[in-house]
Amino acid sequence: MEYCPTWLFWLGLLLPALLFFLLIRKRTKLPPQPPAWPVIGNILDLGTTPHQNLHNFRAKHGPVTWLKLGSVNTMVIQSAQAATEFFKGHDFAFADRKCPHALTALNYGQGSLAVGRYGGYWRVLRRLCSVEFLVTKRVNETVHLRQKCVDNMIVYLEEEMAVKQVTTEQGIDLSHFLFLMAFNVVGNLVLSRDLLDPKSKDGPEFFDAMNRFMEWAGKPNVADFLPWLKWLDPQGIKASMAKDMGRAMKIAEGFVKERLEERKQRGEMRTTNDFLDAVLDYEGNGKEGPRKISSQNIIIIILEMFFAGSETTSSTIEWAMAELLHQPVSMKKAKDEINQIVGLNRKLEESDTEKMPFLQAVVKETLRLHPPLPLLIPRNAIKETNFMGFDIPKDTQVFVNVWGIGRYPDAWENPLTFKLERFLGSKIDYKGQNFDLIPFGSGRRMCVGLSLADRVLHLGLAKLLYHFDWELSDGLTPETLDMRERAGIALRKLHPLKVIPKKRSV
Ligand code: HEM
Repeated sequence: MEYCPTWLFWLGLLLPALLFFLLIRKRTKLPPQPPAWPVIGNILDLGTTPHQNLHNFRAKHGPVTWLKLGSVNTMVIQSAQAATEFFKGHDFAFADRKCPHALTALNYGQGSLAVGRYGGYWRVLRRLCSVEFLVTKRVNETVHLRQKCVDNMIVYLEEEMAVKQVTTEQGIDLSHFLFLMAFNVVGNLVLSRDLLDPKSKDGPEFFDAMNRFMEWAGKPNVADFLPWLKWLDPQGIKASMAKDMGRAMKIAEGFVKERLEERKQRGEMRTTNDFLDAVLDYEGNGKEGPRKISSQNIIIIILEMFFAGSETTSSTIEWAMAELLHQPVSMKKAKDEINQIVGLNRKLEESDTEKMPFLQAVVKETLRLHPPLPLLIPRNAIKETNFMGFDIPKDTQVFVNVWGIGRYPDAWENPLTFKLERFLGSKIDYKGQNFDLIPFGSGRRMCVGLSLADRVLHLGLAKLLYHFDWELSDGLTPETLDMRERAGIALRKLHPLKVIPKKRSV
């Protein structure tokens, strides 16, 4: 018998196996991808304003782009047509979220609605929040609370002008007052508390802790791209988050305990009609989700309402004011409309804003150009899915670039111009069905606070325009006003808007 070398024996055995494997292997077709570096992949392509850089890829790579962010598979949806396909045809397949590493601190992600996994617990929370924040009857019942918080903002602005004798050079930082108002709206709806009332004991401490919590949540974290670095927490973001989130949780725990005590004294009766009472009252049927929501998760969902509802709303009004100051003709049209509807001798009510098409157009045009969450909250693929002819693996994260979609010239004439007329007499809105304008997302995981945000945006803006005439400070003119952006937890102006509110001339 002839001698057969060992390597030849193994080759003879492995070659057919390799050929068989190659034959049966399904060819995966991924969307077009820009060139990527080893290990870090396309991370550098994101830059400091990822939505802008990704938008620039569209011309070269088409409406669906593939990125490797470190080791994380990422698909970017960049057109209204692809978004329609995504939300109408594949909403369930992409209904999951990937929890950012910072938000895994103190198990936040497990109790969260916004970054929590899709499933029974999420459905329970979603139903609870929808009843509180989306159902029109409930939103109507809380109109007096929104009016109170917005009226307070007007008073704080007047006081600031009077006390500090604000000069033309200084101006005041409008975003600060808007944030206080939005924070207070959530405080009143969720906890029946005016956290900003000077008499509030825990208010300032809670406000500070939540502010820091949001700052950490908005920081880019290398551990989100290279998950094998999570244990190291290389930038210390999770540790810092745990510290500030822990402070906020402790205070929120005190609010919950206080409420439980009140309920006990009154024989377990509901003491208010707010979100906290609704969550405490919840009893599941045992078929889906928990029978009761745990105390830890009650605290997390309370924090989440502040987290999700404050900066989004306040940054939108700040952008609206910046656009109107940038374009005095639109400012005049919006003010004239308000004066005509309200007149000079009565209070502006929330319901007045329903009769103000110009004001409504300001809100829509602002959300088109400056959606606070320009890539939405990333979705995650529950299972392997064929999407528009591409084979998208399970666990792929998805960005929907609503900022880019809102600026696409095929859908929007002169897309970079702030033009109210484009919405006058048009039925297009942001409720999740017109895929050229989806700042609140769409489908199962669409913003649960949309109705609330819608009311606060219109009322807040209308009152600012009704009560004051506005000027820019620091020698700025409409032409020189800087409209550049800064990414964070929400998309903000790079330089906060500094303004001088003057009690309006009658
Ligand atoms: C201008 C204001 C706001 C904007 C533009 C906005 C936008 C968004 C977006 C884009 C999403 C993700 C949607 C998706 O994945 O399809 C979202 C989710 C969410 N929003 Fe808002 N939001 C705003 C205000 C609010 C307010 C006032 C609240 C509540 C107080 C809120 C609570 C939430 C929650 C809890 C989620 C997570 C929903 C889920 O994952 O099921 N938002 N929001």
